[in-house]
Amino acid sequence: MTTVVDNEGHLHLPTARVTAGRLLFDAAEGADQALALGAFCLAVPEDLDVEPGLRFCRSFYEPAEPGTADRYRGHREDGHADSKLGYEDRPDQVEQLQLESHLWSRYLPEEVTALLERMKDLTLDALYGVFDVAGIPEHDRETVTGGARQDTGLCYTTVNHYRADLSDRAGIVEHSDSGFITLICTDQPGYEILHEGRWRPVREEPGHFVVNLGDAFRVLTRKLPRPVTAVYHRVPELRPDGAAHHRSSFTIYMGPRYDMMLHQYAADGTLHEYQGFRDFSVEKSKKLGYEFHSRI
Ligand SMILES: O=C(O)CCC(=O)C(=O)O
Ligand SMILES: [Fe+2]
Repeated sequence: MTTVVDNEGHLHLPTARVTAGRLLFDAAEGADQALALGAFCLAVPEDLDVEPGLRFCRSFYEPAEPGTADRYRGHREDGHADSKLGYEDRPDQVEQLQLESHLWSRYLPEEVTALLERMKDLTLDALYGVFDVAGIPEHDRETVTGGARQDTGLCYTTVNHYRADLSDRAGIVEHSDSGFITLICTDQPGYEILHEGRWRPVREEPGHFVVNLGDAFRVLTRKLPRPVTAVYHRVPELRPDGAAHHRSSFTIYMGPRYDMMLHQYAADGTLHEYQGFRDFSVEKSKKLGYEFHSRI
């Protein structure tokens, strides 16, 4: 395998693209590296403009303007009553809005919804590409995802506003994502990965999203010949004296529904139920010392 850490200590993720619905890695060893790292870079399609998403990241927390229906603002106060996720002021620098995909058109600006829908299709193609590489048989994929292709799994967006003026805390604390896959769009560096026991800043690949693989994938493939890593990642504290005062990111997450079982292959390749995904998530939140979503 080619080296993934450069002279400055930056981690280079393998790069890939989706062409006609298929995930293709740019280098021969890219797919293996992606499974081992639990992360890769995915080209932003040429005709996709991510600007409405970044604009939303920079305004969703602003108070709504009375008498207007500007859905770019006002999400701190909005209870998002139909969502089981919603707005959260976290103990790190991030304030976060999480909304399930079926609620995007209700709560978000039209152009943000359109962008997220396209990113969702891309994430689904990437997920199926990783299933191919990891050797997950086609006939099991709907079972383990709860019907990702039929839109009956869990898909949501996370919108992150990193507040550099909140000091003495991480940007976002170290964690793995709980589902299968997360597609991340951000406006500046800061994303780090725990690689061979050391935190490494990830080198920016212009024109690419970052893709994370998560716990549901790790559990599923742990005993298979090509196990998938659930990548441990974080963003360290942002300083208010930095060039940019705030950092923005938004993501598409796909995982099992909370009422589903996680699955795991035995070494002989047979598929078994592992643990309820809600129980798994509650246990994980206890270990990491945070509150699990109160509405789930
Ligand atoms: O902002 C980033 O680069 C990462 C965000 C993240 O890890 C998350 O939303 O789970
Ligand atoms: Fe994450």
